[in-house]
Amino acid sequence: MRVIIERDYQSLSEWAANYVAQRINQFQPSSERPFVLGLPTGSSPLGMYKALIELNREGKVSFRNVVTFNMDEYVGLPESHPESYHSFMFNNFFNHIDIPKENIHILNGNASDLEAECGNYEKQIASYGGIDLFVGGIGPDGHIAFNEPGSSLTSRTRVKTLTTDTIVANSRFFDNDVDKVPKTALTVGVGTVMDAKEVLILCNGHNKARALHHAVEGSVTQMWTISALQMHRHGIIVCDEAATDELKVGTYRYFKDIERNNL
Ligand SMILES: N[C@@H]1[C@@H](O)[C@H](O)[C@@H](COP(=O)(O)O)O[C@@H]1O
Repeated sequence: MRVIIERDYQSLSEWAANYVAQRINQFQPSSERPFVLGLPTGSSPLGMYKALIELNREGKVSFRNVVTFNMDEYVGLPESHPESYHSFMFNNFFNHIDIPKENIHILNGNASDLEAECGNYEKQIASYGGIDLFVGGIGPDGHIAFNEPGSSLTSRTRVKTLTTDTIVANSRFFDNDVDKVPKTALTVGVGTVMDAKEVLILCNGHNKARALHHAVEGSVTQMWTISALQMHRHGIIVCDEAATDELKVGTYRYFKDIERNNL
């Protein structure tokens, strides 16, 4: 696993955006051979999305031959709800880049058969030959997508019940009212993310420090689902200084040292 420690949220976001753009460009995607990108919602990726929009505007990266799969979506929230992950993605990213609408995939949390929806999502991902780069965030309890503590580390896309911790954390988007937060969500599994050829996790802020400690220094455990990244061949975490507060000084220095030439 690589751990990239950036000064602050701004430089973390730029690092992530440049990395994604570089990967897409190196791949030289075409309509027959698109680049397949997994994407998260949440506050963590907002800066990266802004920077990618800018790179797209400047002509430094194009999403014309990029196919996207989002990680998760609430169950039962209308797509048009301002806090649905559909709204989030279009408002913060897709409406501002040159991606064709038909290349965008987001789980439908209002499908009449949720299990079939999840099964089809896996099939769609497979039909593109899998995900080239999955970008994700982490919850304060170490969850990836909506794979809450105790989720199988080989799980696939499915319906999950959100923990009280996550409902409280996400209530900030719902007038601070926990009753307004959906109690279930559709989410790709830990296994779905780990099948990607590369995984890039964004982790910023002091409230993610415990999660980062478990991700990097802890054991691989279902109670911190992000720890599965330790088993991935190409896992990267890019974090800011604030998120490193629970790492050992030696661990911090080690990653700073080995990444010193990788800008
Ligand atoms: N399902 C999402 C996760 O994908 C995200 O990583 C997490 C952290 O969100 P934030 O980036 O806002 O801290 O929130 C939600 O639970």
